[in-house]
Amino acid sequence: MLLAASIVAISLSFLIYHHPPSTWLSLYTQAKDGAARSRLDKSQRDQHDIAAPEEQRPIGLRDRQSRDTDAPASFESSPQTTPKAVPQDQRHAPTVPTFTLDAHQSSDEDDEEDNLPPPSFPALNSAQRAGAPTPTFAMAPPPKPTLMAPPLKPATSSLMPPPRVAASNLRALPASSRSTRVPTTGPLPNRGPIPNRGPPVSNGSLGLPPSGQPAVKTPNARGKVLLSPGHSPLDWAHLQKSGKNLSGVDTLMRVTPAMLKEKNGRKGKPAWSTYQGKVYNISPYLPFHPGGEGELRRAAGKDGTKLFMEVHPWVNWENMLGECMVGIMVSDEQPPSTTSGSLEEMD
Ligand code: HEM
Repeated sequence: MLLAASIVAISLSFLIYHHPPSTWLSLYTQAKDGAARSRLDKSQRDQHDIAAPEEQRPIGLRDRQSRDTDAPASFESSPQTTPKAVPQDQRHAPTVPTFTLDAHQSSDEDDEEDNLPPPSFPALNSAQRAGAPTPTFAMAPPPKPTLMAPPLKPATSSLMPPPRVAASNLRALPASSRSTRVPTTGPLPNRGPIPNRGPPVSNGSLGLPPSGQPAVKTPNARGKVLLSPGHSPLDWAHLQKSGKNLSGVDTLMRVTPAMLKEKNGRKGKPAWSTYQGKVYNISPYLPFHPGGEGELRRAAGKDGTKLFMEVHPWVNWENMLGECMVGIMVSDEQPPSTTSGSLEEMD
């Protein structure tokens, strides 16, 4: 054993020194063949007979018997065995030592080695294979990979590309963000206090503000009149349904132009106005007028139909001033009458 190891070491050093690494494997094969021959010689010396020539036995039997007897056919006498690599230049061919490298291996390992594909060295078109004696079989092709190849990545992604944004779809940002920004805290710009959110007036003053207190404040930034608290349109609606006498008269009457002219709302006098033949006491409505008390006073003591229609023809004054109706307009020739019968005749 010690001798075999020393021979191996000497052979390896010789091979490394005289041959490139590409020929190591072929030399290793030759070494195995030499070992096989040495075993065969030993077996022949021991047995001196073989059952039948290799060529006359079935291949399976030859292989089986070769393994069983641990005596494969020699290189010269069995061309069907594993092809043997031969150095191209016989002058530099090393002396093949007669030893075995796998003497310690079990028979199972030999079986596994037999099932392995032939070594890839020397290459099929190499000089070692070309110079070898007639090979008995072609080298088996390399085993095909059994693993499935990874799917090819598609050149184009299956996801839909993002839509293109046309330049025309882009909206220009405002030049100054302060122009459109609405503060979330603090007083809102151009917005005054909420008008007329107080409770309805129920002190018997017909909704009129106390003396000396203006019912209509100055217009806000939007031009809207700021009504005093308790003088919203809803407050006026509640006042009309309260049953109070908002007309200032006990019964409907015939109103002549002279009478109308006297009720101009000045010097403590009531303000009357006529719209399409009907006379209304607008004094209670002055602090409730959304357009301001001053605007409504312009129609006091006269016919306000034209002014009314110029500003808000959509407003239904008959509903809004129903409780404030005084009577109907009559000519100066007709005597004023306070009887209901005469008013019903006019209707
Ligand atoms: C007695 C009859 C009148 C009644 C019942 C009445 C009622 C109203 C009502 C309900 C509004 C709010 C309309 C709205 O917000 O759409 C309003 C607004 C206004 N009224 Fe009268 N009005 C009367 C007579 C007049 C007269 C005679 C004038 C002018 C001479 C006038 C001038 C205005 C003005 C300027 C506004 C503000 C319009 C606005 O804010 O856009 N109103 N009025």
